[in-house]
Amino acid sequence: MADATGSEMKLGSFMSEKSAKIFVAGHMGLVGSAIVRKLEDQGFTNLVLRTHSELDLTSQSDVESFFATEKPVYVILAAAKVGGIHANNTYPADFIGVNLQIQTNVIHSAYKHGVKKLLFLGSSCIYPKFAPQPIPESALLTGPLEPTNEWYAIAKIAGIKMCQAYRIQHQWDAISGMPTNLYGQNDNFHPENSHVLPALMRRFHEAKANNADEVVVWGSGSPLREFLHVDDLADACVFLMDRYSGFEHVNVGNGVEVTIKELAELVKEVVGFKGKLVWDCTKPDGTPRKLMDSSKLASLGWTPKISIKDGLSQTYEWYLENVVQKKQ
Ligand SMILES: NC(=O)C1=CN([C@@H]2O[C@H](COP(=O)(O)OP(=O)(O)OC[C@H]3O[C@@H](n4cnc5c(N)ncnc54)[C@H](OP(=O)(O)O)[C@@H]3O)[C@@H](O)[C@H]2O)C=CC1
Ligand SMILES: C[C@H]1O[C@H](OP(=O)(O)OP(=O)(O)OC[C@H]2O[C@@H](n3cnc4c(=O)[nH]c(N)nc43)[C@H](O)[C@@H]2O)[C@@H](O)[C@@H](O)C1=O
Repeated sequence: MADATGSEMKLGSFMSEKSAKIFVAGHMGLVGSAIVRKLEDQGFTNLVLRTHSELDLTSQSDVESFFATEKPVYVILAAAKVGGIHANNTYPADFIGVNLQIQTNVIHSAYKHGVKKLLFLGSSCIYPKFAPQPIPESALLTGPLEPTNEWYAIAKIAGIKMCQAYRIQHQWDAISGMPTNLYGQNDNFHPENSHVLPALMRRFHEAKANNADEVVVWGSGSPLREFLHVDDLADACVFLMDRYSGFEHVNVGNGVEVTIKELAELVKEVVGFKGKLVWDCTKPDGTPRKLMDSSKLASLGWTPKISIKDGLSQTYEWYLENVVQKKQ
């Protein structure tokens, strides 16, 4: 069946090609590692993986030789310069520059070397700061972006558009998924540069360990965010590789939103910190609300499985075993 852009949709073939060579870019990160776990669970046997030091995806010539030599059949692009509100606001040149380089190199070389299908990952920050809630895919490019992450958002929007342009001009099967805020094992727990959930998990854990009375949380606590466990996201990525071949990007969320204050209380409970929260209103709130409308993905037949409570407990266990114990 041909879609509106003339490209051929061959749905259902990905899951039947368990020995096809799949390049998961960014496999050491939160998302890439979850995708590798999911693919291995599903019986895929031919993953091609490179660490950042083995292959710098900002190098056009290195990416080109990698594709020429390895000739992967499928590509999932989960490598990017990623960070929370502070990192995005502090390193705008890196967030726009590195991301444009990585995605341009990978998308172009993948097309050139005959990759059958590529999944590009963006983020919910591509939407206007005051988009209608829940945010439908059609809200893209309908208003100004949130200033704290507009550089990253512009790069991600360019990635979506690049996939669409290659689909139109070359009938090439490049699709885009837009995940909401993610968390889980292998997250970045840096005190300043990470996202809110791992930042708070670490801060509450350290406060508990040091018998501190209070923990500082950034902003007013009123912004609303939707948190999806990365194993649900990985499941959705495999689902999209198999079941989706359209022009438009697809939102990936679970429809559950919490305020940052509610999130802080949940993390505090999971960690077992007994002190109080202090709000640092000199730090930015960012977008006031960012709930994805994921009805398009739901209509294709995908549903999330992991609740925030279970996901938080699992992530804290992982943090204790893999970050805290390894430091001791
Ligand atoms: N985390 C989240 O909440 C969300 C993430 N996403 C998207 O998911 C994708 C993955 O994000 P996430 O897993 O969280 O990020 P991580 O930072 O955890 O992982 C990114 C991976 O990419 C690698 N990488 C970065 N630069 C390069 C490079 N130049 N060459 C090779 N590898 C590189 C990193 O390696 P190294 O660490 O060694 O640099 C790391 O392994 C991104 O596209 C992001 O936009 C979307 C929505 C929310
Ligand atoms: C996934 C998404 O992630 C980023 O956008 P964000 O949703 O604003 O992400 P965040 O997790 O950093 O913050 C969420 C909220 O939480 C508050 N907050 C409290 N205390 C801490 C704290 O300690 N650290 C952080 N980072 N935030 C904190 C913070 O002030 C804000 O109100 C992007 O830049 C964007 O690139 C992107 O795609």
